[in-house]
Amino acid sequence: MNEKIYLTGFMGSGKTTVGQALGKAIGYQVIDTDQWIEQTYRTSISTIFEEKGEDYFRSLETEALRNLLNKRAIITTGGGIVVREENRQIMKQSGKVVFLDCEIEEVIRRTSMDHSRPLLKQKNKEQISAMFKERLPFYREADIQIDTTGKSILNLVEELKSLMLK
Ligand SMILES: Nc1ncnc2c1ncn2[C@@H]1O[C@H](COP(=O)(O)OP(=O)(O)O)[C@@H](O)[C@H]1O
Ligand SMILES: O=C(O)C1=C[C@@H](OP(=O)(O)O)[C@@H](O)[C@H](O)C1
Ligand SMILES: [Mg+2]
Repeated sequence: MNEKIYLTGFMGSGKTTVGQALGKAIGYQVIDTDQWIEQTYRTSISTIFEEKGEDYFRSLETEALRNLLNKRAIITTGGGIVVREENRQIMKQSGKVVFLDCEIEEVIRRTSMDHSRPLLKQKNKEQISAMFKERLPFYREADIQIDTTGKSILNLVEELKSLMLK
């Protein structure tokens, strides 16, 4: 098994949730970059976006990746981490990158009750879909890709375990 596993994918693809379950199943520590940023800076993602903007948040994601480099862990990332070339390079060079794919209708269903994602606020389906399409080439640079649409967390953990043992 790889020393480090990065879960990437769009908002609502299940990175945080699946990462936790996978960590329990294979006995790995799990660290979420969003949670690392919130704990390190003692603030919320929404506040960072409001007060400092998206670019600043992206630089905190780079800082999180750099700080977590020496950990043997599953790193669950924020959906936009792949937008920065530097972030993609760090992940590629230090571990196995997994892309959790998900149909946009299901992304919207899964995230509709949770208002903690500033980039989904006041966006319609077309706008969310456009953001996803823009990022798709970056997500596809991953070593492993799986579709999470309609699959249970348990099912996804099993699928990931079998793919990672290959
Ligand atoms: N495979 C799945 N099937 C159904 N619901 C899911 C699945 N994966 C995640 N969810 C739910 O979708 C929401 C977003 O999941 P989360 O893990 O926060 O995604 P991400 O970290 O990729 O944004 C949560 O409410 C979670 O319980
Ligand atoms: O896609 C994005 O740009 C973002 C995704 C979020 O994480 P999740 O993908 O875990 O929702 C969080 O990092 C922030 O709201 C920005
Ligand atoms: Mg998450």
